[in-house]
Amino acid sequence: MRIGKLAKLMKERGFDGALVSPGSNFYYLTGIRIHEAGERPTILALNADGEFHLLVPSLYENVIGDVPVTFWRDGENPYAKLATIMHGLGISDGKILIENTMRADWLIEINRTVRMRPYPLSVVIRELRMRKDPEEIRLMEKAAKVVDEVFEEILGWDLVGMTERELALKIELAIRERSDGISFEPIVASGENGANPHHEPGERKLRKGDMVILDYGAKWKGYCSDITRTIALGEPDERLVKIYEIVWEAQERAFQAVREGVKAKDIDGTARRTIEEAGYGRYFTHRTGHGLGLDVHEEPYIGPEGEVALENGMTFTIEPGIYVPGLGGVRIEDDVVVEGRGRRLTKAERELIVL
Ligand SMILES: CSCC[C@H](N)C(=O)N1CCC[C@H]1C(=O)O
Repeated sequence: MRIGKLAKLMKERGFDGALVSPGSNFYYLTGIRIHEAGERPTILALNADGEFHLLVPSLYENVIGDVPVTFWRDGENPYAKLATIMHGLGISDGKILIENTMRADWLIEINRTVRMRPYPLSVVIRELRMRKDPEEIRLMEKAAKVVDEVFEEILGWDLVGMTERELALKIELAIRERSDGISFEPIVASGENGANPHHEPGERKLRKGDMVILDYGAKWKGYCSDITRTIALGEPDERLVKIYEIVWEAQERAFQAVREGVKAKDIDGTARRTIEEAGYGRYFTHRTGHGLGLDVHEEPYIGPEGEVALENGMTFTIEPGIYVPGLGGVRIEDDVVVEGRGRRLTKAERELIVL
């Protein structure tokens, strides 16, 4: 059980307890999916012996299975109930790991009720979450297959004349038809909009000669995929064709550099050097990749400061890009798992496709 694994690590590191609010860590530890807790405090409390207790709003009474739980009704004070739970677990005045994304209003109220010393949960749980087990990798393979299939489908659409927003919506629908949902809002960046790595799809119509960056992801049983392909609608500007070749080379070299024991920053360095040597260093404005799993951005981050040494089972993206203001951009992204060397989970065509 994952709660037991976290508790063991907590004990080794001198932490007394943890408070986890709904989100990817809550799901990782309990297998219970509570989508939107909203303003109603919902908390998993555990101690370093692996004993745990849930505090849950009564509207979830029929959803929670056979676990130690206290329900609270609208109008009751949930924080008084949490204090009782924490006393029972012996963690009301210790070093407590707190879910990084816990709402500030909950945290302030908890702090008023008990005398704990809070620390971010990520400092401990990252060590468990970073290495995926075979079942997690199987789910990620499925999420990756979905985005590959969607790419094939996109290539069959009549893209010229469609707005970025229309195309993003169609991509979202195609993902939802095949999976549990999107892992983030799809990015469609056409023409000069491609110079913004996080461009929000707008009313620009796709034209002949455009390079178009497509960046989207699917979720399968909570696990994310994330792919980027850049395609051309008719013959593009030759400067962008050259940029495509450089990005392709950077992505491939970074992928080839993946192996157990290599540091994340060295993978980033490989991609970055390739782009710098081609003279485009100042147009590569982000890290080379990020860990992928229950969250679309998680550890290990593949950036210039990535001190994590890669281990088997780690999963992350490799997504170098070049973004030239006024001209456009190119990004190529795959999801990769470390198995001695790297194995690509996303397999869609990486050569430049000119439609
Ligand atoms: C979660 S939205 C962005 C998804 C995208 N694939 C992505 O992670 N990036 C696009 C530019 C760089 C990279 C990032 O680190 O944000």
